[in-house]
Amino acid sequence: ASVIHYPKSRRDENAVNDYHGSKIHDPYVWLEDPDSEETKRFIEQQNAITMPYLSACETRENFKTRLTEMWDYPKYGCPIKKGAKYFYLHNSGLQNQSVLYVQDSLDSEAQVFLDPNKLSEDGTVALAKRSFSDDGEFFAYSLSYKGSDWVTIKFMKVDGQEQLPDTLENAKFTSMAWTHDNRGLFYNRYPTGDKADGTETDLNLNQKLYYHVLGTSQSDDVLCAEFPEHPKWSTGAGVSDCGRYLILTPHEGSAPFNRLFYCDLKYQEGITGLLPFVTVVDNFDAQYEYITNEGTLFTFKTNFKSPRYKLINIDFSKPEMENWTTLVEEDENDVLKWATCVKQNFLVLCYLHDVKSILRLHKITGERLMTFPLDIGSIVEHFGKRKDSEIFYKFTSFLTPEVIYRCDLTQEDPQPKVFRETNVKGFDSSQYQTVQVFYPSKDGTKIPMFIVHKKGIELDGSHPLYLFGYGGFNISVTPSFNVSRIVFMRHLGGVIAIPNLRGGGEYGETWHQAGCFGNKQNVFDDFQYAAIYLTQQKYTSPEKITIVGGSNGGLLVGACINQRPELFGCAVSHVPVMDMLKFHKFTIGHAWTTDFGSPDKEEDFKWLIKYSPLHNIKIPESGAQYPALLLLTADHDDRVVPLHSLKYIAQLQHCVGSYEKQTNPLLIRIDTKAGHGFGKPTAKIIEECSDIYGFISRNVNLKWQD
Ligand SMILES: O=C(NCC(=O)N1CCC[C@H]1C(=O)O)OCc1ccccc1
Repeated sequence: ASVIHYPKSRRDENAVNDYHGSKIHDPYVWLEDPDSEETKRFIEQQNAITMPYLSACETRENFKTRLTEMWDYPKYGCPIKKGAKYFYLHNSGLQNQSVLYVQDSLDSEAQVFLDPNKLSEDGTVALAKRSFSDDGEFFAYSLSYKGSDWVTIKFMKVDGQEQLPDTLENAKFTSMAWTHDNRGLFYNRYPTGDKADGTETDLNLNQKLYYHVLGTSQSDDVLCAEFPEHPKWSTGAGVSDCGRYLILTPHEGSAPFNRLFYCDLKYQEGITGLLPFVTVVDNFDAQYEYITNEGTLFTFKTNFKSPRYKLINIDFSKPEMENWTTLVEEDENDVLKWATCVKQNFLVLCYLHDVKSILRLHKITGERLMTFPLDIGSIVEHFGKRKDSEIFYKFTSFLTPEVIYRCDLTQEDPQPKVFRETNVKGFDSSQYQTVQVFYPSKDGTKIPMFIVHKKGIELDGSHPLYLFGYGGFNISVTPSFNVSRIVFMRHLGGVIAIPNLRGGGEYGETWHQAGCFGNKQNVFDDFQYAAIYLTQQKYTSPEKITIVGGSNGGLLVGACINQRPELFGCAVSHVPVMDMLKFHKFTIGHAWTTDFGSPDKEEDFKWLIKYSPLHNIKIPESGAQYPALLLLTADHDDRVVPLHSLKYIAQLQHCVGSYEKQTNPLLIRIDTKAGHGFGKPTAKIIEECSDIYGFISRNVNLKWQD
């Protein structure tokens, strides 16, 4: 491979921080300023070597052509019923953003209701959240620009599709909850500095709950809740199905734990100031998620003394814990993922059983009525409310694009029916197979893993393998259809492997905690032992393995190539967290201490410094080298700010770039008008995928197979 001359960048040898007595150098601290000329020049120099390298990858154009063809299939969201109309998202195939359609009935002509593609030339304005007033008369929606977490909230009158002048700025991680009198909507806002466009790194603290009265200006919005003594708390709120109660559920971080307060809006003559809240739960010991209520009898999904979750009833007229009752017990194996009340007296519950979805129908009084027939795969979307008599849900899997089912609950014995099924032209799923294995990690824990590949391959260690992991934040990595991985299997002879690492939510809160704080190394071990297992089972061999992860999964990739570079041939790390001593100083990073711990605490610092990717870069032993690395970030990523990637690649190129055995490239791709991933336009996704798989092909020596 051609040796790359990496740009030389200034190292500030005086930048040293003291952590509980340890002096830690931070030579690229100047890269933490996104607006400095020096940082801008660094980014230009890096892109100047990366982009030509990526364009020179010979399979890139083949991949892009085929990916574009295969991507061009219609995608649909579940219909949602609002008032007397149905709404659904649809993408004809290659549109940059999905379009919101409206129709009077499920089989009548649909019209465009809101087309985000009209809001920008390059598709970088995305529709984030949607919230209809309870009777469907009004519609509120939030827009995200260039991939930032900041959103602007806009309003429409549904009849006549009339844009209203109301515009709410500086909203982020926001609820959008209408009062049932259609007077206005609750939402969340942060105080901001002089720049809040997603390129700033300022901390997001002191989120407040406001009420916007339709027809007024944002400056008149009413401050309804704030916690000045708890700047890290988020102040999300919802309005009960009956419209009478405001449920406030503050979180202090990203863990499934929240406090529970409510306000009885009936006794509020209008909303004119801070609301009086009744405290139901005043600790972060568990999660309480509103499901529905009948008068003062409220149903919540909780992990209170139930790490795989259960449904409980709390009567707000006597909210003390001793009066709580269990409506649906915790299952001894399966994790309750969501629940919804439909047609007044049914509950639909969705479980995860060994990483596969199970859907059940219960009476509102708790007893189970039936289990819906379902293939092996995931329920990824659903819609059905207390006032509706039907539920829609979307199924997907590694080899099934998407099937939307409708179940009419007015029937005697309700049977779900296929409402919409999508096929991908040129893809014959019968040529492929999915297996689930349980492999031993370093400590012997059995880890589930999905392996997808063409039928009939020989296990001779020859296959290029794409190993994807996340491992944190209670996120479950469930089967999903991914066109770029299909192209990798079909035209590059690839095998896809998806281990369900500890730290995820696959087996509930115990599985999550097993990958948190001082247990974080379990996640890296699980991932490394997946590679060892796949090599031992002769699916592949180390130089043919590409490890891939994003964000917390990007941290996983960074830590694993530092710890065991000899296990992999290639690594792709998307928008990674790499500086574990400073992650909590930027934007919403403070919310991640619930998984990572805090560098400000001595005990936490001790484990963070041991795996922090930025702080554990070294020349590999015994003649090994780092895998070929492609880091990806973007200028409007305000979830995981780009400085993590910039500092890591600078340090890696400095420490290893001129090591004579390091012939694999160590590159970073910094995109513009893009962010953490949400809302990325199709055109950008296809460009990025083509770059990535071109990079993989070049570094794992793959040839395009027509
Ligand atoms: O940060 C996250 N979620 C976690 C997240 O996005 N993480 C966690 C680590 C890096 C990055 C990722 O993996 O995508 O969501 C925002 C938020 C707002 C208010 C309260 C809590 C959380």
